[in-house]
Amino acid sequence: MDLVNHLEGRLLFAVPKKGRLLQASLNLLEGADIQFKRENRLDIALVKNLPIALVFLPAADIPTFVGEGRVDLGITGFDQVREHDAGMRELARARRMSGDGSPDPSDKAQGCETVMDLGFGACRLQVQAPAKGGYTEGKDLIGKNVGTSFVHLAHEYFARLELEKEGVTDPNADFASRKLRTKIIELSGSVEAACALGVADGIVDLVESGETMKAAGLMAIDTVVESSAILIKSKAPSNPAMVDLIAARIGGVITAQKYVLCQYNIPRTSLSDATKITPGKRAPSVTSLDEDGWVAVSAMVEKKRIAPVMDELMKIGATDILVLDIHNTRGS
Ligand SMILES: Nc1ncnc2c1ncn2[C@@H]1O[C@H](COP(=O)(O)OP(=O)(O)OP(=O)(O)O)[C@@H](O)[C@H]1O
Ligand SMILES: O=P(O)(O)OC[C@H]1O[C@H](OP(=O)(O)OP(=O)(O)O)[C@H](O)[C@@H]1O
Repeated sequence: MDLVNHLEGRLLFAVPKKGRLLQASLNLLEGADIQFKRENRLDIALVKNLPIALVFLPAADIPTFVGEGRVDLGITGFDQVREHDAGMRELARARRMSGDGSPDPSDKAQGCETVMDLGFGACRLQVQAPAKGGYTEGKDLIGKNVGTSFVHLAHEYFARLELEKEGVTDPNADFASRKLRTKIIELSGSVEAACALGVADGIVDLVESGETMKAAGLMAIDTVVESSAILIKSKAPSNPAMVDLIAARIGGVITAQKYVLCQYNIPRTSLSDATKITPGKRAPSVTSLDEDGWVAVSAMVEKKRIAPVMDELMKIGATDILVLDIHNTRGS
């Protein structure tokens, strides 16, 4: 089937085609009951049960497609959105300088909006330098060679440091257009190898566990961006109602992953203490039990807090404490 000719009327949703965000993104789509079959080597898949087409793109390109309104929704890293925005600022400035009459990329109708944090893909974009190289702060790398895939964010970072060194501390200074003393070297992967191989004195790269950095003999000297995967939408989506529907479904899955349902019985006299321990998202549900003076309580509790919450409930006399997984939620 010629998929490209079947996109008419469908909302386009960009998903990372490979890498760190792929599997968690697919799990999210499954949880939101977005059903599709991706043919081998095809980067477009029609969704069977909704008027949507998934477009599989590199995470780094998704902000461009969404920002230009070519695609309505996308999943990518916050770091990628920040890098794209920094690139747009540079481009806008270059066009203004050259008097180019083409559309201004900083146009208000362009760009993407964050719909929600997706709670996976947490990492930090950090300035790193050889552990034994004597560089301990970002400004030690001014005038040096810096390897990175995040050339625009690295440019703005060092422009800010260079200006600060010259005594300019204005947060609204034009970092994008500054001619740098620091040399930013664009690398597309394995950035951590650049110092050992003599290509760079320092790097700007992503760190999650820190294992890659440690193995390459590097240490972090500053953080440029704290990132995680986000859902983004274009500023002028083709079908806003469908964007809201997908966002609500994905939001439901994320909430379900974050919370558990805690149910227990408690003497009515301890209910106000119990409500403080398990306030629920809005309020706990309380129902009377057949046994006089007792109530049953049910409340959503953040998964990461459930063990101490159960300890507290035991202390105030709760019994039959049950913790149940939440498969999906809506309106919570
Ligand atoms: N080590 C990591 N831990 C967690 N998230 C990461 C990590 N590395 C990258 N990410 C997130 O995943 C996004 C995509 O990175 P990833 O390296 O998987 O991309 P990719 O499309 O495979 O690109 P490349 O071919 O350049 O490696 C990053 O922008 C970041 O948000
Ligand atoms: O802190 P860690 O958990 O070790 O993760 C960090 C590594 O992960 C990313 O690279 P990736 O493995 O995606 O490959 P790449 O170097 O080709 O981008 C990043 O660029 C680091 O190299």
